[in-house]
Amino acid sequence: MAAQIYSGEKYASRRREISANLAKRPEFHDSKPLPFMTREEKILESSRKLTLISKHMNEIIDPSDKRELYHLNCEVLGIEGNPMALHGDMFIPALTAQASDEQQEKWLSRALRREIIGTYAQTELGHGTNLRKLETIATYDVDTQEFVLHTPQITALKWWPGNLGKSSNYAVVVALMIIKGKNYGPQTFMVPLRDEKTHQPLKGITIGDIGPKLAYNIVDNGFLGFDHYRIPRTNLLMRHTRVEPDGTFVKPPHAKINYSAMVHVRSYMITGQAIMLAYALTIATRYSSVRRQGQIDTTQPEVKVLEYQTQQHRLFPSIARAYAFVFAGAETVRLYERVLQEVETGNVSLMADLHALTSGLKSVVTHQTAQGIEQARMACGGHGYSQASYISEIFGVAVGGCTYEGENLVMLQQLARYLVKSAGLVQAGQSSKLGPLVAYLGAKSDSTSLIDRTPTPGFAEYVKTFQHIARKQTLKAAQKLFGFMEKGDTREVAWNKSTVELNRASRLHTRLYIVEAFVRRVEEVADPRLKEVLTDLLRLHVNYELLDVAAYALEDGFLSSSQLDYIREQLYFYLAKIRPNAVSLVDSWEFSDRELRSVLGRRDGNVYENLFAWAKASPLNKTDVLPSVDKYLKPLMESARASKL
Ligand SMILES: CCCCC/C=C\C/C=C/C/C=C\CCCCC(=O)SCCNC(=O)CCNC(=O)[C@H](O)C(C)(C)COP(=O)(O)OP(=O)(O)OC[C@H]1O[C@@H](n2cnc3c(N)ncnc32)[C@H](O)[C@@H]1OP(=O)(O)O
Ligand SMILES: Cc1cc2nc3c(=O)[nH]c(=O)nc-3n(C[C@H](O)[C@H](O)[C@H](O)COP(=O)(O)OP(=O)(O)OC[C@H]3O[C@@H](n4cnc5c(N)ncnc54)[C@H](O)[C@@H]3O)c2cc1C
Repeated sequence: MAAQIYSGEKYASRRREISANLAKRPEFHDSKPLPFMTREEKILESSRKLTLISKHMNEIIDPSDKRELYHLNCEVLGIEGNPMALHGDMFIPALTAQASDEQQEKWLSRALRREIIGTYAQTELGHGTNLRKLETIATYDVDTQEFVLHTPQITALKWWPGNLGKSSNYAVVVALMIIKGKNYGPQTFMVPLRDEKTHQPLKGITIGDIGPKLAYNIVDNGFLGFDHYRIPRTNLLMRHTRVEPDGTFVKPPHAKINYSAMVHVRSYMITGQAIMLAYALTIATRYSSVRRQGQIDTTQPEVKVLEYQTQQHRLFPSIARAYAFVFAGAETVRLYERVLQEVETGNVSLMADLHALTSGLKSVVTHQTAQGIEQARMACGGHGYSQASYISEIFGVAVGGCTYEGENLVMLQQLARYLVKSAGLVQAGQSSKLGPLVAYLGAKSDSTSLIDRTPTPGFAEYVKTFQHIARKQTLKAAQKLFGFMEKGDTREVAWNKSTVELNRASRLHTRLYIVEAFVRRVEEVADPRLKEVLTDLLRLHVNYELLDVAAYALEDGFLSSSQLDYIREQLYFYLAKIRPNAVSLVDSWEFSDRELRSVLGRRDGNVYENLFAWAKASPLNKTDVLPSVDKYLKPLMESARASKL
């Protein structure tokens, strides 16, 4: 099953080898539990391990393999980030996609060797979503052939970029490019921030950390201001865009080609989110198979809480989602790598499809992942609330994905733009022009669903029902938009009046895509035993997801209430059928205890012994009487006693 999750036996077994290798190297392990460390201690500890990784990487992984490096990072550094997180996630991808060959020779090679540390500085105090209104400016000085970076007011300060505050000495900075008074929109520049020897900020640079956050606190998200800071013309990233010495601007083949580092993260983060969801579910499912509380049959001993239907309903649909997301994530990574190669040859035709797909998936997956992790926390009762479970940290890190790389409700609108265009083609009788992701929009719907009406064993009837719902909502929302426009609203005003409905269409389209990705993968499985288990999980998934959106199919009679009853019964049937495999389904992700960092979710199942040992190790328990008691509580009690006398 691990080979299914990790897209092949080769990587699944490499993960095992890497974990086994690390198990024998205590210097790579956390020196104490992360929840007991201050932020400063965590950063120091992470930097220590990062240095070890850099030194010994070749002995443990193939450094050219991104997935092996990702696994090494998960095991050793963990999810709370590290001082070079953005270096790998965005700085190198930005240089790879946007720097010219000559620039890559100069900077990418140094970045890959870790001679320099970089980040991606785009968001500002006043603007994150609306890139066209960023306020940092890069004005071209023809005489000196330099760009002058400047922060004209406080809202123009770069704010949020990861590892900007303290760790990075370079950044790919996004600024509005002004040449001879003309604004050429957001462009990307390679900018030195700190002296390479002393690490002191360079003259003209104001820089620092923005302070503690909900989670992800090993990362020094930072602020950055420029005071008429000069960089050479050749620091504009020039793979696709160019500015000649005389200030002539050479347009890229696609207007949004500079957004590639964001699309990179959106493509990869689907897998990252699936893994974080699977972490939380591994902890909660293992714990639920140890925790005994209450009886189902009063003549029998107390049961494991995993026997309760409510507990199964709380956890198993999310287990199915984690599988669905990892399968969909593998597809987005493949598409991203393909688009990257095609763009190299000047073919930008798939950029819009990739952008639409990843915008929708990013939004739906992060939202459902956060929901699933929070349910996993509650499924652990009181112990879920303790940081010993580590689920609160996993939640804090994962939920950041709802905001970074484009606020979810904004990114759903990006997909909606694509859907509306497609709906326009359908309306104009040009369905043959629809791309493969939206071809279903042009198909004719049956009048009713055949779920429970026909003995087809596969998933075709479910897929058709999801397609019907997504198609109906897309066409309806587009019609609403067109209707407002026909009545005289500008497109922008009409758009704003239709966005709740448009975003619903985007979600339904994305949920359909996720179901289809799951079906595609299950159909490929050859081993009959694995196929059976995955088919059960997929059945659970389609029934659960369909119930969640059933209102759309009930309102036009596509599904009847008796069909809904059938779907519910199927859901309950598959909850019970999956129960014996539940622990194996989470164990199949093969997370080591080191990687999970959860006292509650350890493989040995010795929950109570482990919790007690953890509590005893709490720094508060080093002494029996705390200084706060000596200083305040004792005098308080003493004076209360004295006043009674
Ligand atoms: C191996 C396993 C690995 C697992 C890895 C796991 C985890 C990975 C990572 C972990 C994450 C770690 C750290 C997190 C770091 C977070 C970093 C950041 O947050 S960086 C900052 C991100 N910021 C944003 O995302 C800003 C969001 N805003 C935008 O992207 C844009 O402003 C916009 C909303 C897209 C609008 O842009 P604009 O105003 O320029 O465009 P529009 O006028 O709306 O649209 C015009 C047109 O262009 C199309 N378009 C827009 N973007 C793209 C694109 N990227 N590609 C192709 N096309 C694009 C848009 O659709 C319109 O098309 P049309 O409708 O046809 O006119
Ligand atoms: C953990 C984390 C890490 C980050 N790392 C980086 C980084 O490395 N580099 C970097 O540059 N940035 C980074 N960011 C910033 C991040 O990318 C932005 O915060 C994000 O893109 C959202 O933008 P915003 O903050 O401007 O939100 P806003 O746009 O201000 O959102 C506020 C509200 O307004 C709504 N809204 C905004 N515009 C519209 C619209 N057009 N239509 C409808 N509703 C709208 C949103 O839906 C939301 O409800 C990070 C953020 C976080 C949380």
